[in-house]
Amino acid sequence: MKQAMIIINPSSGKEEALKHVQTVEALLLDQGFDVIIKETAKELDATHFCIAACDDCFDLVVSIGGDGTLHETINGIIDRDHRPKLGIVPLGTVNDFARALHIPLDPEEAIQTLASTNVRKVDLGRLNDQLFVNVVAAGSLAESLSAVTSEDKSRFGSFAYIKEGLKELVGNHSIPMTIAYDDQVWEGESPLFLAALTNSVGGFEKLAPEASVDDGLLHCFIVKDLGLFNTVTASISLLFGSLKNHKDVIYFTAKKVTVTSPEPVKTNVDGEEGPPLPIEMNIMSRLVEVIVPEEEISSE
Ligand SMILES: Nc1ncnc2c1ncn2[C@@H]1O[C@H](COP(=O)(O)OP(=O)(O)OP(=O)(O)O)[C@@H](O)[C@H]1O
Repeated sequence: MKQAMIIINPSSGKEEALKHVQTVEALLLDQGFDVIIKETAKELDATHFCIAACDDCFDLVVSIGGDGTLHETINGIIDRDHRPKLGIVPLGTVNDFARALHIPLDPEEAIQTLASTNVRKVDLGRLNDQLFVNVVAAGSLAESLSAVTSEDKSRFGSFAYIKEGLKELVGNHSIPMTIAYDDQVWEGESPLFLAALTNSVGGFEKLAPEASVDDGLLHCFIVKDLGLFNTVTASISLLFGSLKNHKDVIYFTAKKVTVTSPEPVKTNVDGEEGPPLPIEMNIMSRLVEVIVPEEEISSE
């Protein structure tokens, strides 16, 4: 019999996650799966549950929660020979990975998507010894993004990041960084380096419009030292999707990127605080199969 594991974070999505679990279970039973439900109680539980699902050769893992739960779930497949297919029911405030895959942001609609026969092989990123699904940020701005509170995310959605980001950019705390990618090196001062896997970053779906989930590339942005005026124009670029064309932004794509700094610099990985620099990132091309809506593949 086909085996499915539902990993659910009861604290995500304004604590409404549990009310969806029975609908998901019923749908999977209908699809002929044997289903087990695993509730997370703390950080990294989702990773440990997913490791067990890999080791026991499960066919499907469904993550019910926000981007944090998805990130932790995905990290269970690292270095595993058997990788279950992934289903996503997005319950967070941002849900970048779901946006990029056109998975409905309405949980009930997303649940119906789990019956879809379409599966897409999707790139993941590797950062040092962990995987990421969406974005890595480094620099003072990345540190301020990690400080965005759950209350602000609930109240302002994606704009909570802009609010914190603007505060930091106005302070203009650039940090010396060396960024080596493929066969090139950039050295300079920057408040923000971003490496994105998908077109949606912090809920802004136009930030990296050319990024697709399976193009085998890290889409990278280096924001150069900004004054106040340029801070405002760069923010407008972010909102309207032309960040890479801004004169103070360097854009490149790469398969491998390393970022170092003589200063202690923290990173932000998929919206949560990540390891300090130095970091090394690689693209893991088409590493995981994700269930996507029927129309997602036919529209390509
Ligand atoms: N039972 C739990 N209670 C509190 N925190 C938990 C529990 N289970 C897991 N967590 C932690 O909650 C973190 C945040 O979860 P997640 O991002 O899925 O939800 P969210 O905060 O609603 O989403 P978003 O950040 O998009 O608003 C996870 O990274 C995980 O470590």
